[in-house]
Amino acid sequence: MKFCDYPDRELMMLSLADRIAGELADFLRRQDRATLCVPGGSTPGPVFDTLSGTDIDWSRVSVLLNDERWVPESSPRSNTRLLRERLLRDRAAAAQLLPLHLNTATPEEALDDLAEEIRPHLPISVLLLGMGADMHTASLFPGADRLAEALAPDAPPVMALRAEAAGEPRITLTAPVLKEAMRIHLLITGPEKRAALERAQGLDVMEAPVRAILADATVHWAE
Ligand SMILES: O=C(O)[C@H](O)[C@@H](O)[C@H](O)[C@H](O)COP(=O)(O)O
Repeated sequence: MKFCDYPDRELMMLSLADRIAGELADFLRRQDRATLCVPGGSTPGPVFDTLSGTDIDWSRVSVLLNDERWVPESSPRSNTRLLRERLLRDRAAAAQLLPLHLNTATPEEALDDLAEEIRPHLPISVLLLGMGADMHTASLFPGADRLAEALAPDAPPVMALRAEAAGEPRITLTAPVLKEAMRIHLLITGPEKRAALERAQGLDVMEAPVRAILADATVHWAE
């Protein structure tokens, strides 16, 4: 794990957007397409705002979410909605969105179709993750009903998980897909999450699922 401590959030969001754009540009110099995978939630919006205006060949970038809450896109809880509003605009409007949601009653009904669309875009080139104070990342929540399966090396690329802390049912990329990403960034803010990250390092991955990606991640933190 590499830890980057920034003097303030604004500087962190700008530097991180710049770094992600640089990494994507590097991949695009060496290969036809690149895959960028990002979290929803309340933290990454400012990174998206900057990233969406960066001058890279977005038409060769596939964008997908780490996880999605099983709500319609009209819901303020929809991560897809956040992506459309904050990332897939300006220059980044040319990127291809790989959906992580379909209009089915349950995520289970959509898994096969979504996995089929995602598979050709793996491995992820640049992965940005968030973390909850309970040490979940993506929708790998401690105590989730199928957490052990989602952490297993032979897990399918996407799974449906349910956890009390998650609210709605979730669909999430699983640990092997996250771990095989070529670049991994974890974005966290505030003292509570910093303490959680420190705690996570002494815990089992079932108690602290963020550990699944921690060894290979660069952590970006600001107060
Ligand atoms: O849909 C989600 O909830 C996310 O993808 C999730 O994994 C998120 O990154 C963390 O929960 C942190 O969320 P905050 O940034 O809102 O604290």
